[in-house]
Amino acid sequence: MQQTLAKYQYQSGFGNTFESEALKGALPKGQNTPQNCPMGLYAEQLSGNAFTVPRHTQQRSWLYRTRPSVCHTPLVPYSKDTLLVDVNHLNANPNQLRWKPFPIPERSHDFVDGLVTICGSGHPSVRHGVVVHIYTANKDMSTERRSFYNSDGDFLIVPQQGTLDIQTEFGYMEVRSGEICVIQRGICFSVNIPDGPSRGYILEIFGSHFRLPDLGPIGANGLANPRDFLSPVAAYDAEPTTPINPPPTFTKINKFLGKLFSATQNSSPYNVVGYHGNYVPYKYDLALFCAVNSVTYDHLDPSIFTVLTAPTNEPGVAAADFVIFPPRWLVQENTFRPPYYHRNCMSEFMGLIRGVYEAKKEGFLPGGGSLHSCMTPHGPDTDTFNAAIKAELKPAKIPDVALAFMFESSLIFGISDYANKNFIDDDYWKCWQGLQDNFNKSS
Ligand SMILES: O=C(O)Cc1cc(O)ccc1O
Ligand SMILES: [Fe+2]
Repeated sequence: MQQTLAKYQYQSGFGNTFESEALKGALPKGQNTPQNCPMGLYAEQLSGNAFTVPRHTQQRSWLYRTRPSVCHTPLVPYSKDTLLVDVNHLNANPNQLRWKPFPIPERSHDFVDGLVTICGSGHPSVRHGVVVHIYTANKDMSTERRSFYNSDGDFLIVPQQGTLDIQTEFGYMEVRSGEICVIQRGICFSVNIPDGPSRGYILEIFGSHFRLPDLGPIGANGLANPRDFLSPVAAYDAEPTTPINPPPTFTKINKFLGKLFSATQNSSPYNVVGYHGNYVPYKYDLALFCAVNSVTYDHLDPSIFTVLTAPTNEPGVAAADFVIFPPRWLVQENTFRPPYYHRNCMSEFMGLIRGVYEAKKEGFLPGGGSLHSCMTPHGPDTDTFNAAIKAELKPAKIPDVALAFMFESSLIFGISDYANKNFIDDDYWKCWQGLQDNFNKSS
């Protein structure tokens, strides 16, 4: 039966338990595993954590599909070269690091073949750690019937250039630059690039899942509001009515302990006619972020701009926070308004989606990145400092064209060979060398 609904349709609400049927009646009523599921579908549970975790952290979905995921050939090591590296192979480098925009290679490559590991810490085998990757692509995955799933952790994807058209087992998501999506461990997906060559950032987490930060005295509203998170409605690839002989080959690529494996199957992995549950991919438009900040004095910590957090077991300590520096009004009086100089026990990987970041007048470019590791000093460059101490403190808008973000982690990152050698801005350290000793010198 043909689907007549629009391709991108969503249900809203962070962490909700959803129900969705691409065909009415696909979900069994009142139970998960009847002797025979409606329409001859197979019931398959996808668990995002141990069955026995406290109820408020439990994440699982039930998928009703034309064939179960297990119908594939044995997984074998992936045959192509990859720049994805296992976190065992990272280098120590305590410097302030800045990367020029990571180029989109000319060679024909899709999202999976365009994954490049930059930095990270921990290991998926112990379910603790985070890794930052860059993706680039100049080719769709679906034309070659390729799909991907990650056994190691969840992907938070931040498109920088190009819209992503993502088919998942749960349905389709369109994720534009300025939006983000989260695709959790185990979920099969394929990335297409309707705008052509595309690039973006990925934060992979091996431990807990992302959640919204607590709001404390801010109250019940603000920052990223739960209703603005969108999850796809069920959609499936209809099998052709005339059987194709031999049947088409679908390739499933799996990331497992940092290595890629592949298997084939002769029917689409996107065969879920209905699902229910709360382990579902989602997207969020960063333009909807409701920023809260000082309206009196001082520059507050960037944790006020946390969109999503992946906690550790230690209260208040995140394995990773996803923080944005959104367009907003600055109104603080008698205040040095750019970020303060600091040394941080956390690791700060920053990326730029568009525009200019408020602490760096030059050199930090869209599609590039920077890393300030544990206790590595950093702060505004010389020009930004000199301008800020003379600035007239009238209300000022960080313009809508600016959108920087930070992946902040309590772990100490190592750097991949690739990132340690390529596209490094060797002159980065110089941006602070013009800062003068103004001690006892009247300005
Ligand atoms: O280093 C950075 O640019 C990120 C950052 C921004 C800010 O406003 C305060 C602290 C901080 O680490
Ligand atoms: Fe910082």
